Amino acid sequence: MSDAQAPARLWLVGAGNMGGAMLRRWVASGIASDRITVIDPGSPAVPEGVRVLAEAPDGDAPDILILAVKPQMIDAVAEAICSAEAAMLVSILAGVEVAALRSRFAARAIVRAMPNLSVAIGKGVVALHGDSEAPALRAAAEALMAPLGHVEWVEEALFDVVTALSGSGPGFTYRFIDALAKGGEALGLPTDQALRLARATVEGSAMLAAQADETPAILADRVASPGGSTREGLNVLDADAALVRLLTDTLAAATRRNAELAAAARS
Ligand SMILES: NC(=O)c1ccc[n+]([C@@H]2O[C@H](COP(=O)([O-])OP(=O)(O)OC[C@H]3O[C@@H](n4cnc5c(N)ncnc54)[C@H](O)[C@@H]3O)[C@@H](O)[C@H]2O)c1
Ligand code: PRO
Repeated sequence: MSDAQAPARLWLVGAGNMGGAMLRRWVASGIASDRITVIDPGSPAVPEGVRVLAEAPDGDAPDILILAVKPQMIDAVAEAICSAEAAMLVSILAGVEVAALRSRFAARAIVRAMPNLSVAIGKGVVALHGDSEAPALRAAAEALMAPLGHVEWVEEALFDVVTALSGSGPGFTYRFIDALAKGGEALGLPTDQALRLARATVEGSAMLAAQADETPAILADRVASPGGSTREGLNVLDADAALVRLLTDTLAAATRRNAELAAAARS
């Protein structure tokens, strides 16, 4: 985002793992750090020039208010922050629905966003859902998220599963990289070499999958030379749809937890 398009004043409430990753990317992409205030009692490390406060200043409100605390903190934050004048509130709280935010915050528009950790390098995914169809507000939300990576609007009924797939997805992908390395190690590779090869293999495979016209299923077949060794390995992953079932169960467990967080925030 060019500095001219940037919001006049942006408050980030919570700059932990995800809020901090978004913050660093925003500053790296050109938002002037002196427009950003972080409100976080944990004294997080922030880019130079970003103001950090332990509490929101009394009677003040920003143009864009971003909530990046744990979902369980929503009531404490709602009590502490005056959102009445904010043009837009953006919440990244897993599970917490727009209606639950609307019942606690008075910002003019509310947008739910689900980023993932790859926003740190501008290669994240950000799902959005808002309570306003106003083109200017939607454009402002998209412009804010664009430096973070791929942005898509999603209907709210699908937000919990999107959170499981793309929000938690980096966690599942890191487990896969780790498991690939551990498999190589179990079969005799030195630990550091196995990890190095697994990381580089997943990096190249992901980049090719992102650029290719073919689906990942076709690309997998391209790796499997007829009568060769990859097919033997794929047969293990494909037997009784083992990998698909494992990942469906994985996403279902995460989706259920998001639904529990949603229910807790409704009450
Ligand atoms: N970590 C991820 O990959 C990820 C991805 C998408 C969405 N999220 C969402 O982001 C939110 C934060 O997750 P996280 O992993 O960054 O957690 P985290 O624990 O790393 O960060 C939370 C931050 O909130 C601060 N905080 C605590 N109480 C506060 C208060 N009253 N006011 C202001 N700040 C306060 C903490 O000091 C900490 O820096 C969650 O709602 C989560 O669902 C996380
Ligand atoms: N991290 C958050 C959690 O684990 C939401 C998606 C990624 O709850």
